[in-house]
Amino acid sequence: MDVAKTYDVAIVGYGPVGQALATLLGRQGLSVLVLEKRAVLYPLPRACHLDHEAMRILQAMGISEEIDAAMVPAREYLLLRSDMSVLSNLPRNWETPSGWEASYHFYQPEIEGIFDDTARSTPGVTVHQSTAARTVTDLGDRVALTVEGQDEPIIARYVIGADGANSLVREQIGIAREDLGFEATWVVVDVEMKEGSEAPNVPDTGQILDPLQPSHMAWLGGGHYRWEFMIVDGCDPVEAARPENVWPKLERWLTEDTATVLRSTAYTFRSLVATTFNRSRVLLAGDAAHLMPPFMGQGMVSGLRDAVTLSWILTMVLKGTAPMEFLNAYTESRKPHVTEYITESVRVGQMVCETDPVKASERDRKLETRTESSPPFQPRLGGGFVDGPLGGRLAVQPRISSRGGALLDDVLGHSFALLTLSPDLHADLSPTAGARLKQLGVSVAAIVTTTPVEEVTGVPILVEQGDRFGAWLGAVRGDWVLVRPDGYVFDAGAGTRSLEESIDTLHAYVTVCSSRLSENDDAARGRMAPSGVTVGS
Ligand SMILES: O=C(O)CCc1cccc(O)c1
Repeated sequence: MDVAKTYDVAIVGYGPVGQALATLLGRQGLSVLVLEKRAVLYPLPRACHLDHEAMRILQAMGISEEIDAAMVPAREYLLLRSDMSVLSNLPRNWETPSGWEASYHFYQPEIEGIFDDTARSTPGVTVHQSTAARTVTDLGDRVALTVEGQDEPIIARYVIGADGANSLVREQIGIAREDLGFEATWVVVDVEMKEGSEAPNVPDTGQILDPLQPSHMAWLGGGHYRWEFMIVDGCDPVEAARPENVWPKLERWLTEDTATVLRSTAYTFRSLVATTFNRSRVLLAGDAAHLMPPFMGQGMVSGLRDAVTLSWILTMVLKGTAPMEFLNAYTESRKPHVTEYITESVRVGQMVCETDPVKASERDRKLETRTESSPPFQPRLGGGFVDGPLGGRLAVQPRISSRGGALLDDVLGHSFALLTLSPDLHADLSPTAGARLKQLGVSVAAIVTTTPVEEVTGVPILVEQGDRFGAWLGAVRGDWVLVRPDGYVFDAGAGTRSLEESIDTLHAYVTVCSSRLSENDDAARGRMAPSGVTVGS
């Protein structure tokens, strides 16, 4: 550890979110120091589900293919009666905007090694394990971090607490959490089948809605499975997780002859969100910023969303493109968005955890008679986009046939992007708009369905596979879209005039910063969606 050096960013915590942040920030050419109190990676599985959006983030880290090979698609989510008959099926086989499967399962130790190798091999990233952070002090223009067993502080321009639910960083800077009211203790059991044993009859994801014993089971790929059993009888959690109490619950599917229990532990699911994710030079990400019950499989995905959004916002601030107040854009974007996931996970959790037999029968009747399936849950960002039909939504990522079927982000890179349905729009832009696109590092491309289209100097013309992108933009009568580096739409519209206006708004948003837009640029402020979040305090 170089105590004479000022690091751009110090990250406390080296789970998947810390690893993703280190990789994404290092890839931007920043110097990143990671401090982790554990000597080795946490050896046991915790998360087990990623979605299409997480895969797009892994693309930005350069590891989507490798991780994809280590996971299995999770296409069914069954709500089951206690006799295992199906009450309702919530299939996850829809066509996603990101171009990946809707859901995947994995065995965390198998993928965390890939995250770790990638972070460590990223230039600019230094990882120190067995190093426990002790204090975090904001010095105004830098942050000092002390670690156990060392007198000299470590200095960084910004510090990120990715140090989990009991975050020391959050505690040190005094950020409180709001409780959204869910609490339930479950026993979580990870199992590996013994060589030669037959696979148990388990769906990709199954929730057993038995008021006497709400339970969860999932196939995590290969011989790995997870079961979870809610503690319903007031039993002591440590007792409930003991093998002698767990095996009887598993015997419907397994015996000690066919499977080994890798982990059995009691865990209390909660719903908490930090009041702000940024204060001065200190930021929070992942479980340090929010906790949700696991029923939608969105815990790790939400942490990865934090990583991708924070990394572009912090990079713009560190490189001087945006003022420091632009860090408020991180909380504005992420806090309301993750709060929606927490609220929805609590709703699903309350349905699953029902132990009152009368209410459970009522719930089952509603599920049995349900005719319409709900659309996939895809909330908008909390702020940082222009109000409109696509603003704040995930942008469609097409495959580009003219680049061997590569996904768009891999063709363009992971910066802001201006995508149009015709190259003419670029040709008509004013020099000021062109200069602003350059200043913000915006990649430009025209996405068409057929070749040939006349070349416009400097604008790549990309032919998409099928017409998903064209249809998506066409459905809102748009012919251009500005996409943020985290894959969410900043704005979409039609024609050069509205595009020029939107480039002005984007420029003002980043360089003036949303919280000061009113003083400087009323027009731009008027177009931005209100975030309704108080940040940084
Ligand atoms: O989303 C999935 O496929 C799994 C979500 C889930 C549900 C219940 C418990 C749990 O640990 C994960």
